[in-house]
Amino acid sequence: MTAPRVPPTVKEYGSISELSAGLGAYVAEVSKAAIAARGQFIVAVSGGSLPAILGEALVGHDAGIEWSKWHVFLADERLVANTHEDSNYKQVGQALTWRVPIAAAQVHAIDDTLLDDAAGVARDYTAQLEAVFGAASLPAFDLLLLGMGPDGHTCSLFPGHALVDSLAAPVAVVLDSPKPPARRITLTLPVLNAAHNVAFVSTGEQKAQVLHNILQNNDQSYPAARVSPASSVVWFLDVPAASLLPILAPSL
Ligand SMILES: O=C(O)[C@H](O)[C@@H](O)[C@H](O)[C@H](O)COP(=O)(O)O
Repeated sequence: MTAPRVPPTVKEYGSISELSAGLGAYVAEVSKAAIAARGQFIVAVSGGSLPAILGEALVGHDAGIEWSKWHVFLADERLVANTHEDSNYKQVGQALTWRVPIAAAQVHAIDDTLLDDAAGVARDYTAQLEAVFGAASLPAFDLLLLGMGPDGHTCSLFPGHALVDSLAAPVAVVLDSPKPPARRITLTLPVLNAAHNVAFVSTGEQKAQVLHNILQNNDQSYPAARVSPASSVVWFLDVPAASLLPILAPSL
């Protein structure tokens, strides 16, 4: 059992639009610092409700963001065509990347000509990571923007699944996701824990109990609780999601 190295920071907002504003300011600051330090900003984004919140956070409120220096990966992806409604690439595209001036080549989709070969998709995605990060060590993302399911899963790492403890590769195949669609690829825990910054965005009452178990009790049976990089993890919550946590000062 590994305890988080730095206690998480929890930010609670009175509405989704206030949360979006707070998230937008955070992403702008982290991207600026990464570009100043390393010349580019490499971010991975989950699916679910996050892309829409991120789009609200950044589209039209992006003064000063150097989009040309961004690389966007998917933290996990469903094995469907990139034009399919279930595709995280499409959801992130519709909400954000097709609406801001990021070069298409810097938004990293899966190779959807390989959908029958899940291992091939994972190999190709690993090669795309290596092309940006280099092959020598584990990818260290400047920022991971992650969601969390009501069962405590994050990316496509589900509670009780053997993959959560897999140390083998940066990208893994999931063929039995309990959340449909069943076939996916996902970044693995070693990559999540190598990131410079991690932010979770979690909203709605159905997340309240698991957030209590993770943030109050540090219950490591939830994959989201196992994300404990050297830097602090920041949780962006709305009031219903935070309803079982001690009362916090409202965030700006
Ligand atoms: O592709 C996916 O299914 C996701 O990446 C998944 O891990 C998601 O982030 C969580 O299930 C939270 O989703 P919600 O924010 O919609 O609850």
